[in-house]
Amino acid sequence: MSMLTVTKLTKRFGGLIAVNGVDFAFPKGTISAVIGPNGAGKTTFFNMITGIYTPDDGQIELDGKSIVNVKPDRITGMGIARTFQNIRLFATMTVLENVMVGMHIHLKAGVLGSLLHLPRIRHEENTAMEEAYRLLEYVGLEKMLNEQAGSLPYGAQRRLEIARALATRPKVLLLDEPAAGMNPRETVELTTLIKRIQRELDITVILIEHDMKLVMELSEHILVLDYGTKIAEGNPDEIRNNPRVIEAYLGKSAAKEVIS
Ligand SMILES: Nc1ncnc2c1ncn2[C@@H]1O[C@H](COP(=O)(O)OP(=O)(O)OP(=O)(O)O)[C@@H](O)[C@H]1O
Repeated sequence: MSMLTVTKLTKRFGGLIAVNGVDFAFPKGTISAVIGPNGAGKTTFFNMITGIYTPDDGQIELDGKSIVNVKPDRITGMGIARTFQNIRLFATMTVLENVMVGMHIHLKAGVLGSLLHLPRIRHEENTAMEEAYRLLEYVGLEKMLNEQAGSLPYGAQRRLEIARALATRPKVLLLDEPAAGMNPRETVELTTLIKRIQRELDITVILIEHDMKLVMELSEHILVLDYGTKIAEGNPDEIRNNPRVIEAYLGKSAAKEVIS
């Protein structure tokens, strides 16, 4: 069963076709990767799924419902969360506050209710704080809950971004280059965390990643883009040995050497 399906998905910027008629189904409860050389259209693909860009053509369905022309915050509410290539935390807020921000989408209390300190709202805030704490424990940051987000080591900031995304209670988690800038130890910890999120929380994970070792270790399904077009799809073994993929990454002459 597919959790997220794109059909003939297309995005143009002037004369440039950044994503060109891409079809793909991301199966429920699995980890998939979207890979391809720089400028292949991966981030544009994520930006259409999260409603930041409206597709020029094609369809996107979350669990059978179209999400084209739906606003980004509504898409978050429907169950798609993401992290960004360049970490986007509230650097001067605490670790706990950053996760609470992710949670607000499910809170009923508006700003006025919070200011008036109504008992029902205080109860809701306490529950949210407990849930935020549990999420921080889940990603291993509970000891840092009162630190400023911007002061955390890089790997911890990435995990905090994941905790904030999980706070929106997603069905689908999109991770844009989660291992970028991480040292080998942090990458191993990240790999374990992503596997746990898929298995224990039953979340469909889709990642964009340049670290091929990580992609091959984590992903069951891989979509390969080149100049906006799908050039291959399959499991890690199929992708690793696919001549078009090798050529896209290494160029024609190098690909011939690798294959022969
Ligand atoms: N807002 C925009 N306006 C114009 N062109 C854009 C815009 N966003 C992306 N592009 C272009 O679309 C193409 C695909 O870009 P995109 O960022 O989606 O690629 P990518 O695969 O994510 O690349 P990278 O791996 O380097 O992050 C590129 O040629 C890029 O310059």
